[in-house]
Amino acid sequence: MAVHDSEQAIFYRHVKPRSFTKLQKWLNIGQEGKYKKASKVVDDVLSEYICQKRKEVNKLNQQLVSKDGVDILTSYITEKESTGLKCDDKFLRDTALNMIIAATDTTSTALTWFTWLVSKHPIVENKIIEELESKIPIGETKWRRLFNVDEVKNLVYLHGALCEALRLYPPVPFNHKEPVKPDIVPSGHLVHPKTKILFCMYSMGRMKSIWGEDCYEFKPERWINERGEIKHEPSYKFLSFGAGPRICLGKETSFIQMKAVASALIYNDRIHVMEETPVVSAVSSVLHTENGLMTRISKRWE
Ligand code: HEM
Repeated sequence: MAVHDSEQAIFYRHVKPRSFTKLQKWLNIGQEGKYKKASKVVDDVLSEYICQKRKEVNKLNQQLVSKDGVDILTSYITEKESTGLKCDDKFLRDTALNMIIAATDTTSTALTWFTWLVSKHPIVENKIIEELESKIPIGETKWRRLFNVDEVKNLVYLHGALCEALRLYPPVPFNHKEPVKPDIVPSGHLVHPKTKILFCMYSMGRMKSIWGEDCYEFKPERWINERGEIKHEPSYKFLSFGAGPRICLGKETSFIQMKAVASALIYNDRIHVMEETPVVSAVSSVLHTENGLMTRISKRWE
């Protein structure tokens, strides 16, 4: 909740004049007041967690390294000599928060919209199940199971369905950049350093000039070429992960994670979205659903 509150306040920083947010901050009111309170909650929770982690590392020392590796916080604490980083509590707290927002929140948001879209498109749901069944031995079909990295990494149709969800509902709905020196953007506008250029991935994903007349439709086929392979779109067109030198570092990782979760969910269970709770996007710098996603889940096979 506190993370969501701060993400909402960050949204308003992009649309309100800087003098307005500065005044709110000074008076500790409105969105900036909410942000301060939320940041304190997040900092306190993470500080407590880091303190416990340090104790755990000191106690267990080398035994922490299991065959599956270690979590990122443990590796920063134990590898500080080799990385040369000053891994003090503030660094660890900021790194953990970065991971929560950049990795966890974005991936879970993408999966929420994906689940909702698939539940509204039973034909897509069936095609995903067909693709999954084609990848597993006959004797293993029609039973509950999980899918490993090797099984999910080459799923073309599921990849297309996830890309469609990310195009229509990009978890980071807008971004901004500033030129380091005067430049002319493709529209012909001259931009100076400190000019904030806002661009909206949410709108770009719904522009006919970019995606064609059917841009509002959820069509995984859009991402599959004539040879039945994944059709790669330039990252400046499909901007959901950003583009250029600061492109998302976790793009490939997130696809593997989303495919593993989506395969398990869709293959094993039937998801029925409860119509009573409207599915609408939150006003926030991360495109959450305002009311979560209320579903009824039943087993597909025993
Ligand atoms: C569906 C999931 C994800 C989406 C939609 C997403 C989207 C983005 C976007 C839009 C940016 C900003 C790029 C820019 O400013 O041009 C970004 C940056 C970043 N992402 Fe992701 N991300 C996702 C998952 C992940 C995961 C799983 C990780 C880590 C394992 C991650 C780590 C990062 C990092 C470290 C940056 C900062 C890169 C930099 O500034 O150099 N992201 N991501």
